[in-house]
Amino acid sequence: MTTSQATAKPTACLVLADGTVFYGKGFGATGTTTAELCFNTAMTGYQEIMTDPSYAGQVVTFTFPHIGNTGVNAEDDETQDPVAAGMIVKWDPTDPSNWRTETELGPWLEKRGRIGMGGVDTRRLTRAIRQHGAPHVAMAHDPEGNFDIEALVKMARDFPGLEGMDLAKDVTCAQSYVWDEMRWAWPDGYPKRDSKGFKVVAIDFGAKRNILRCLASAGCDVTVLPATATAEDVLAHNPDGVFLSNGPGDPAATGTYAVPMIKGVLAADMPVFGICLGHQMLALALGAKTIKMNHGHHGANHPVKDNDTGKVEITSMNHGFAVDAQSLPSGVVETHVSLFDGSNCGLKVTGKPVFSVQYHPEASPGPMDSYYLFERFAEALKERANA
Ligand SMILES: NC(=O)CC[C@H](N)C(=O)O
Repeated sequence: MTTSQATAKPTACLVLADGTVFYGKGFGATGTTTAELCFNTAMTGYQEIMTDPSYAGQVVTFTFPHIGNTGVNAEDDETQDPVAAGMIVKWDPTDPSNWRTETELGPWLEKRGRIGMGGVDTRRLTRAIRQHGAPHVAMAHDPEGNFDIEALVKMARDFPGLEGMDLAKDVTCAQSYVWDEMRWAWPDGYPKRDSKGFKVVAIDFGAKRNILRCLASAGCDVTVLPATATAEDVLAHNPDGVFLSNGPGDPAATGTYAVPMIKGVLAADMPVFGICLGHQMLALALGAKTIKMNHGHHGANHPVKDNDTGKVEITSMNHGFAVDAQSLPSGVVETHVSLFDGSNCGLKVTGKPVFSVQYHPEASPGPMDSYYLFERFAEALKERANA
């Protein structure tokens, strides 16, 4: 940041519901927004984070200071539009320098109607989030620097919070569609697709594209259905298995319509695989409970232990709710735990090909540590098809 920027009149501000105000330099769209505030510790992937539908209703503070340095391109969006409500970074986004760059972060964000704010002491902000829990906030960007702080405090206090909020219905697809694009392969061609395709219905609660690519690469012929699909809708496709996607908001709220659907699918006895919100809702359908976490897990270096093998995977995470492991009923086993705080990161139904994880195996920080989960699902589909 240059001295002139440091002394210039602030053009953006962030107001926490407790009245704390942070000033900075606005970029992206102008206007105001309200949300829950979280922090993400990933060093890369800001474009994927901003376009991950699971971030609906949240402003993201990036703890890594060099955000914007690889620009933005047309291939890395996890969905069509940015879904996170806004972003906060330490400095102004730096000039991009990467062979894949097509656009700079600021103009990209502006075009998509999302507010950014730079020049913020993100360490102080992150400490506040850790200490007091994810706050409700209002954020404003005005090139003239005129802010009505009292009104913004009121907006932050009026934000109802993510607890009880069903946001999946806002970000899901309007209509069903077929997905056949595969994930980017390593130079040796891995992962390889088995030539036989298995019919998988993927429920889109806010699905990231790379999850669908991983399913396709693992051998699934994927049909995506909207979040509100019923068990009858799903079974009408005569699938070999069902995938439950990630997504935003409170699993208990989305569960009001998704849980009956999942129960119907479980009754039909077929492989089921869930990721993140899909994991949480599978847990609810099996009779477990979910809880709101203090500040959640958002980052790309979260160690997770596989209880079966003792192996540790480096995972990508983005969740503010968690499955309460104590509430898992008999016949449902905790398969993975977070080595940061011991929270639940996976489950399986004993004796059935029904399993799920809280983290994001498609995001590949390991980089392929967790890809076996897609292969495990494909293997279960194969076994069922050959039975
Ligand atoms: N990435 C996700 O699917 C997030 C799930 C849920 N909305 C949570 O915050 O816990």
